Amino acid sequence: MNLRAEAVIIGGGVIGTSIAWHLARAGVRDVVLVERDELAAGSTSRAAGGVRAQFSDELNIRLGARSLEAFGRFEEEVGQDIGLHRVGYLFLLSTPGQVASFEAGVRLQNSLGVPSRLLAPEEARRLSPLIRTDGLLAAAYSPDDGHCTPEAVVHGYARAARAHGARILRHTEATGIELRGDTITAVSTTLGRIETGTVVCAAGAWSRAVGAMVGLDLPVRPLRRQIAVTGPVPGLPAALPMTIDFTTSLYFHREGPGLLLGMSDPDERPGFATDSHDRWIPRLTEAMQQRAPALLELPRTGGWAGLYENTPDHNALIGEATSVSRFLYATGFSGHGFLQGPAVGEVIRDLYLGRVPFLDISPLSAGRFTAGAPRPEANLV
Ligand SMILES: NCCCC(=O)O
Repeated sequence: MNLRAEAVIIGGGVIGTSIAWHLARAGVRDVVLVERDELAAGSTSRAAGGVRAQFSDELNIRLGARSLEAFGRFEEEVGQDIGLHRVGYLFLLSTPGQVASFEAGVRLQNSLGVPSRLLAPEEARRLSPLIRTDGLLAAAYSPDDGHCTPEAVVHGYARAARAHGARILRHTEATGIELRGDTITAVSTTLGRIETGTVVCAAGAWSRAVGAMVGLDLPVRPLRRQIAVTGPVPGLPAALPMTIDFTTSLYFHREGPGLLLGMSDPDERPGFATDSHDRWIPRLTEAMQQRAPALLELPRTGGWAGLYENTPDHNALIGEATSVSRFLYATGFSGHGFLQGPAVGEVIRDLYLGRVPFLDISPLSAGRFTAGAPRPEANLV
């Protein structure tokens, strides 16, 4: 097969399909997305589905808030029900340092139109009755945040992108990028060659290999994260917020009649393994005992593992290569990629078209590390 495309997107998760839809809808002809597996099969389908604007970094607040707006109109605009629950995010804070950091975050978020606020521990427990308040100093809450279904977002974007003329090639792996000097001329794939002058890397945890095809270092390291789901929880409030114990990183939100829960595991080492294991259970149990002992009573009925695509400062890499003409990238989201997908698609569309995006994304370029300008985010889960 020989194809010609104006732009080839590598990666069929939320970032790639959002970019495909934004480009095709803007009238870019012959957009081709290649995904080596099924759509969403990489990390998106393994995500917890949380959507939020509660961050410490202005860029993340604005990307999160813009995406919340897009998730809110997704069904009308993209034509897909994404199971959006605007139930809020509740960060539980147990140290004076955490409270000071979230106070500053709330001030910045409010200045950008995000309606977050600090709550007393008892108010937090009224919203999220499974928690215990011992040792809790405060909580940060924003009612506009929530959660939705990652696969539905991907399939919605993909279907709508196709309707605007994009081609989505599943089970098609990008194996190389051909260059003439510093100009891209084609992408080689397992299905054949696609002539193009533009490549967008949206390959998530696998992005380093894609960057290497054009000699660009995209410092992305994969790290396994596990999620568990529980059986039904009687009396669970319909509007239970995504609840996060910031000290232990234990989080949970409603998943049908039960809960979806997860936490970080400091013993996990970088790598591409995505099998589930029980080695995180002692830490999970300890975190539950500390902050939500009611969770210990719940039967765990399933779970899975996926990959975070971590960068050295745990913030995204978004931009265009300077060493190669027309190689754009949107990757390294370090656990908050799903929730930024809509806004990132918009930003990449504008970079591609030479328009000024709704925010200056240049501080997230991959070059920030060599320039000695990392950009750490404090509100990481
Ligand atoms: N990363 C898992 C929880 C979602 C979030 O970061 O908000």
